[in-house]
Amino acid sequence: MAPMSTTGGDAAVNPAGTAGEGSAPGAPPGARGGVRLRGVTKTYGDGEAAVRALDGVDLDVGPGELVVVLGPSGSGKTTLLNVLGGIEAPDGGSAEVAGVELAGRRPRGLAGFRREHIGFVFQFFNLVPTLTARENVEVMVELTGRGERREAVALLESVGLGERLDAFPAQLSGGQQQRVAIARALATDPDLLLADEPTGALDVATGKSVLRLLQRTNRQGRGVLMVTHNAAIARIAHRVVTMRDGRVESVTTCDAPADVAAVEW
Ligand SMILES: Nc1ncnc2c1ncn2[C@@H]1O[C@H](COP(=O)(O)OP(=O)(O)OP(=O)(O)O)[C@@H](O)[C@H]1O
Repeated sequence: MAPMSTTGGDAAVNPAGTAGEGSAPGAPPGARGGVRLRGVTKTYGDGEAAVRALDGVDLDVGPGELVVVLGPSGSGKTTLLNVLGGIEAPDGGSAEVAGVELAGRRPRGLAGFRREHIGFVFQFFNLVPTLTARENVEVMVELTGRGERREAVALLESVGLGERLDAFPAQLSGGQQQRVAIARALATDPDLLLADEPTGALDVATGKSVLRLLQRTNRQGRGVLMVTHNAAIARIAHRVVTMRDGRVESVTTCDAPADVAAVEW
């Protein structure tokens, strides 16, 4: 059994996991994508209708970690992902991601942060239906000004889609579409890949092939943080974060996460 430790939410700080220090065990030199959150709050709506989606979140993630975020529906998982990815600014607290402080950043600053540091993978792939696989990857490079357009083919080959470069999303299976989405997310060489239920719409075998890609990406030294309802996936994580009512309920760390091949659900 791999060494594990668990802490409660309020003490959910692993000293070795502080961003910029203590990379994930086994991470290559130059591992990226550390996170340090302190007292992060995010409220939607006003007055009686206000919902405190994040209610004082503290979290440390070392560079090069693969993190799985679990928790019941409405516990704040997607909001956490959106704050980490600079889609939404926190209302309070401090949020340092890949060495950048996000609190107080205006939308323009957040957009720049996303372009430079973050890749996103969504449950329903979010590919542009009128573009081919290759164009879906290329357009990311064009929109962000990061990465190399000519890398699109190599990226699609690396996710096993070298034969389907000119296929449109509707001509691809769900798993193939998700692999295009991963290639697209990697086109800008992000420090941190954020994935919201990346296997949620896929059967087990296809879901595993997607997880293998995410694990490979992580082993190359990028941070990967994945929200899921599938607790079995926690076995591949260096750190499992459980959310409840907008707070971090617990954090479990593991020095030797399982290979995707060993995970069943
Ligand atoms: N744009 C929004 N406007 C108003 N309330 C929101 C908004 N986004 C999220 N919320 C609320 O914030 C809380 C946390 O939502 P969030 O989507 O982060 O939870 P979750 O854990 O990801 O849930 P699920 O597992 O169902 O996706 C919920 O009460 C939700 O209704």
